[in-house]
Amino acid sequence: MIAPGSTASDHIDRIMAWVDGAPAPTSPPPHGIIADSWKRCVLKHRLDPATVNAPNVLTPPELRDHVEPVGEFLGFARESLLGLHAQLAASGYVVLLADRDGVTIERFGSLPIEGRMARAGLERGAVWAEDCEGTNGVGTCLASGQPVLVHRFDHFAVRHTGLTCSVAPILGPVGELLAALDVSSLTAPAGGQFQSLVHGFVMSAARQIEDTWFLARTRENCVLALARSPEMAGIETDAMIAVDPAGTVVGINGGARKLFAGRDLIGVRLDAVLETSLDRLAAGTALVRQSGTERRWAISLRPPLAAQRLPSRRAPARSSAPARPTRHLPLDELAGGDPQMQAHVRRIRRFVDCDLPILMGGETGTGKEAFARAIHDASARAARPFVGINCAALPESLIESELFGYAEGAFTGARRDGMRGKLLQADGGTLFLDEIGDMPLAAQTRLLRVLAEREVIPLGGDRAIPLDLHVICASHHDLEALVASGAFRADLFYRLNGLRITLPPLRDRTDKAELIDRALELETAGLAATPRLTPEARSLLLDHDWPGNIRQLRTVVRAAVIGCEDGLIRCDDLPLAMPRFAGATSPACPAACPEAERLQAILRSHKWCVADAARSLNVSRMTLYRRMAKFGVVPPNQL
Ligand SMILES: Nc1ncnc2c1ncn2[C@@H]1O[C@H](COP(=O)(O)OP(=O)(O)OP(=O)(O)O)[C@@H](O)[C@H]1O
Repeated sequence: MIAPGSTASDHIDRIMAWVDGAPAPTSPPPHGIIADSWKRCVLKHRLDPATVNAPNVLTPPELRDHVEPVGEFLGFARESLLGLHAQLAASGYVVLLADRDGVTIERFGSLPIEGRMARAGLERGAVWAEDCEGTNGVGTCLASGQPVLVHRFDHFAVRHTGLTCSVAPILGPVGELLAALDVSSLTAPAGGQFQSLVHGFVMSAARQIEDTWFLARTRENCVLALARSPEMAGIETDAMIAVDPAGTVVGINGGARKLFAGRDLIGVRLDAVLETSLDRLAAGTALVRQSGTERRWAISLRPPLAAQRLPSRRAPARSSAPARPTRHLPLDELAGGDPQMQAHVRRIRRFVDCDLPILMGGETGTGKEAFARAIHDASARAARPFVGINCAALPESLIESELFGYAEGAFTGARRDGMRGKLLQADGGTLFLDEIGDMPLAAQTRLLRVLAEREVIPLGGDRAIPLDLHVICASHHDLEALVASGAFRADLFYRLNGLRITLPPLRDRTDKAELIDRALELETAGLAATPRLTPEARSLLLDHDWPGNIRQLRTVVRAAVIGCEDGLIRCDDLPLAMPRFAGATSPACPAACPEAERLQAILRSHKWCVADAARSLNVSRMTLYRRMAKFGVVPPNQL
């Protein structure tokens, strides 16, 4: 809920008035979950909305205590998290997975506005429990057990009112709360339509994670998959029920929870739920009546998998969204009909097996990672691993252990048997270092040594392990400028700067029409009927300036495919009013004149406290606000 023109004190007054039961008539009412949470924050947790404290972030050993018990679950969830990240990253969202204590155990998202995000606590290890942070997406979802959208002034603490969070709970097979899936942004627009779309993506990814985990956890049981009709069996499953050999229900998925709302099915005999028994259900599909109703379900039985191959972690689970393509696009398809891309591909093909490091530039979403993988697939290393790591997405404290691994007992809290880092995982294949410009200097020094000596010594280890790698790096930062400012080591830059490729932004590509057709083809893969674009919708796509590049194009097309009716995508189906992505081409502050920079520097030095900054300049607060407005200087939490 937005409180237009709210200030911190308006916000606090509004919360207190609601808790006291005396809301101002002009104050928009918070919706039920938020109102309940505000009351809990004040009356139960005794929190103060005005408190300003740093985000509560666990130390690496503390974080490991939360990650290790759910390591297997995380492995099954990762594919869906990456899919969600691919859908939303161009719109400025980060994807977080929190455990049931509210601790962020996984995060995906490159952070063009790192400082602000970090301050907002959107990092691994950050604790978002409601009793610490007040009303917030993760904490309130976990406290209420409900999906929530917490937009800006819905938050309890003033310091979180810049955030917009869409969150869905993830439940296990017996209804236990496992985690909360969150997407958060500091730049989300107020538009209800856009936020509903984002919320839909989050709900769909949460159901996908639940179903993947459900199938993994119930692999030793029979699983009944219920579909509305025999034609839908095996294509779209409405509910899944796991049953033990005695015919007792031992697990249900989210679809079954919804279908049998209010009924606790765990421990109930199958024939009390459906008019059938395991003996009567053959391996094929049977039409069965739901007990006590006239409703019939087409049921297919999955026998226990214990004796069979375990389901692949990558196996796609049911989703309301169209299946995403799993194939990796080869170089020629990525190049399409664009002469600049075709020239890049010709050059790459000449050098593909020379192991010359490749440094890729290009704005976010131009396809750098897709291109790196295609180079790997076209090389003699294709059968060996391709391992990618996003240097911006890892906290500084973890990046070295992720990359180089660590030896047995290297530090307190380390896994007893040590850990193979990404470099060793990529041995013989290709290592893709995304956002290399965000690599901390200490890790740069270590990486330089590894590349020079072609061997790695895990942290805390004393034995060098030989390594054979092709390294491809990408960055949307100007690396030369980082070298000049001392933030990036010159010697590492020269070592990585073998072959230089800059991918063109979508707005400059001459094959936009072909890219639109491919996006439509990829986003409708597996669908019975492929929606068509009206000529007007096609022109709109061709003329848009695509700040989020191909990733945004794919997201927009995907949303249109889900939302369109009667097989035609019209202009209204294209969610193009997305916020501009704060990437390489869009400065964080609209004003870059010297006065704006001076004001920003002063405000930053006073932690954006306008009163303190005004005092140091010997002007009134109102004068400083007027100057900020004149030069377009906006406090980070209001961007
Ligand atoms: N030519 C193409 N045709 C269709 N889809 C593409 C093409 N190029 C890239 N994509 C898709 O666009 C999305 C973004 O690509 P990718 O992640 O490689 O971009 P990136 O430049 O590495 O982004 P970032 O800088 O944010 O890491 C991916 O889903 C990718 O599969």
